[in-house]
Amino acid sequence: MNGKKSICAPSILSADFTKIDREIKKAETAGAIWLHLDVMDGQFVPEITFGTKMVNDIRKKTELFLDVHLMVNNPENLVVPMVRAGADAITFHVEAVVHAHRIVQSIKNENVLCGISIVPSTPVSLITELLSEVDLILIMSVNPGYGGQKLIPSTVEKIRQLDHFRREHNLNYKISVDGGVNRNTVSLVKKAGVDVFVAGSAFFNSEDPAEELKVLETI
Ligand SMILES: O=C(CO)[C@@H](O)[C@H](O)COP(=O)(O)O
Repeated sequence: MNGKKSICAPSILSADFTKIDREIKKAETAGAIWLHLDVMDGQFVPEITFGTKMVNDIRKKTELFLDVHLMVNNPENLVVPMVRAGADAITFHVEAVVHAHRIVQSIKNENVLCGISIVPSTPVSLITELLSEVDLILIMSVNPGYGGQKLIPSTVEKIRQLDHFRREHNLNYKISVDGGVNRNTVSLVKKAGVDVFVAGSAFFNSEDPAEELKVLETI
């Protein structure tokens, strides 16, 4: 381990959308600080989840830090609407855009945390130019679109690379990982240097989510 504490961001994708109040409370009661919200458009990824209305409804129910992950094409169209809806961080996929730097600027202009994400087949070298500009890098450790998948081991090396790069260049971005994080894999990503790990099924499918969060953060 790096000696620093990594935090768990429960992913609402694995929650029961028909009982959203109860699900948000589960995260709050467990002591989570962040809540991860997956916005899917049925184009960048096969599934569709929700948009600004849901983010705003969640915002009205909680003070948790809302970590909005845009798995959409044309994410630039959602930056301002998501900030108005209550997002605290907006992360987009570099694979979904041509002018990534322009979107980074537009997110930063809104005074929320700016994140970029890469899917398992995208190397860290593709985002080197952006690393000094952003607050958060989200490493997808599964192919995005569904909860409950197995972590792809080769993605862990990207966390190590990003951790090494930030030390070498004295940068402060957070590293987050998303997909297949559970009791069996969490120590792997922590050792590699993550600050935040997203947990969907491990948290929401647990009989005792509070205990699960505690275990995942302590392991
Ligand atoms: O973005 C995604 C999936 O595309 C995630 O946020 C999932 O919600 C993670 O779920 P688990 O792999 O933890 O079940």
